[in-house]
Amino acid sequence: MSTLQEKKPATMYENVMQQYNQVANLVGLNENIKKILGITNNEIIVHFPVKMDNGEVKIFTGYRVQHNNALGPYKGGLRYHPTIDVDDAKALAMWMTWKTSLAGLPFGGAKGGIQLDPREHSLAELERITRRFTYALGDNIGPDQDIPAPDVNTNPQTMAWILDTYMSTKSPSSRSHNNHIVTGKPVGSGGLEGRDRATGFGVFLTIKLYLASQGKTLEGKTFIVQGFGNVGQWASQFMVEEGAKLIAVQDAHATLYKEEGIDPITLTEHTQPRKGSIAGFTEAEEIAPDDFFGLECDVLIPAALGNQINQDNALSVKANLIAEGANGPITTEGEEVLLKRGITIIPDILCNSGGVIGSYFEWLQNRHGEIWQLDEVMQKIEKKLTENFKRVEKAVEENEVDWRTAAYIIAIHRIELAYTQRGIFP
Ligand SMILES: NC(=O)C1=CN([C@@H]2O[C@H](COP(=O)(O)OP(=O)(O)OC[C@H]3O[C@@H](n4cnc5c(N)ncnc54)[C@H](O)[C@@H]3O)[C@@H](O)[C@H]2O)C=CC1
Ligand SMILES: O=C(O)CCC(=O)C(=O)O
Repeated sequence: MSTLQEKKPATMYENVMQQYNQVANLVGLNENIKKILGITNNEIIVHFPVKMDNGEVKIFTGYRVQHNNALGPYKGGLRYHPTIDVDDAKALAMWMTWKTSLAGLPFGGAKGGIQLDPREHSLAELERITRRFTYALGDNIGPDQDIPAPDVNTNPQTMAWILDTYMSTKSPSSRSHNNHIVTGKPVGSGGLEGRDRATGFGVFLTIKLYLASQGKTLEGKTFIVQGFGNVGQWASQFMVEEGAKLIAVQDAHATLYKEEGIDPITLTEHTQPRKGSIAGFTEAEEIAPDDFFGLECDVLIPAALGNQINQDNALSVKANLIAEGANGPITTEGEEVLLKRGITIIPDILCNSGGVIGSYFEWLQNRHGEIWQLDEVMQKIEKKLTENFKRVEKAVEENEVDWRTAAYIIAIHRIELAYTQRGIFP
């Protein structure tokens, strides 16, 4: 019998801590601040009962991890997935802190979710589960405390249920002022025109800006997308509108390939009656899932889950540019391989920050009792994201580092400044 232990792949939490510690050491971050940012402020775990359609009562486990709020209320999405646990929520909350800081928003970082497979539940069950979860979270969330938003397997409908449940616990006089308790709501319930496409737009825009910095355009470039939900669909649409060609798509159910290009709008329409699945799309060929990352293309957009590209499959990647639509799609070992091979990575905390920037505008719109138009919103997102992109680009050149390190330097510095200005940890 062998005594050798197989090396377990690093978790998302280990990855984010490694990224953080590396940059904290590089910039000589004040030791006290380093300790504070290295922990999560609150880890809320709730267990709650919900009656299923058949009368059976099931117990669910939900999480909300609040990493840091030095710059403002905690902010971040809610994920419904069978594998979400407190460690994943910690990692995702930490990424939110860096993302909101880098974006220059008055928010901290949080993330959460419920351990479940939404495909196993009816809409009515999902509604009851969401309402019970909101009730269990109580005043741990709030418009000036912690503001949830959509993430994997949650959507504007989920946010509307949270809004309604939260408001029903408040006195009638304060209800109308509380709809900024969540962002990513349906437009009819105070949601922002354009929040639906904000993340995908940001992914597309950062790719476009990066190529422009190299004297290139998207015209004729080929790209592949892993994950064809909110982020993958919108990013694909914007890319194709600008002249790029979508040659492969992978989701949790199938991997599709078409050399002549897949129309993202037709594929999106195909997914709608199929609970989001791309399976069964006859206008493209179905290929083996393991062949996906090695496909010949110019740009790779991972827009599904974390830890998808690792030291093994990183060797097969053909794209010169990876734009992280997902949070944490590349392990630290995978990244080392990719950087050594000269592949550029636009990091999640910059690449997918269009979503939280849109959420910030929704929160502002609600606070001010305003209603903004789509073109106005898209212009504001584009302006903010372009400024952020340029700051990271400058930090790459000045520090002679990769894009993730540059983004972390800016994000950590802004929080460090807030702590030192307050004089608590000089
Ligand atoms: N929705 C948003 O505004 C934002 C989302 N993100 C990140 O983007 C990623 C995608 O989020 P959404 O598009 O909102 O989720 P979604 O639930 O709308 O779509 C997720 C997609 O990933 C696919 N997927 C799941 N497991 C997979 C697997 N093992 N292999 C291949 N594909 C798989 C699903 O089939 C689906 O197509 C996540 O990492 C999320 O944290 C980041 C910033 C904002
Ligand atoms: O819009 C938000 O508040 C957060 C979206 C999110 O979860 C993310 O950026 O990862």
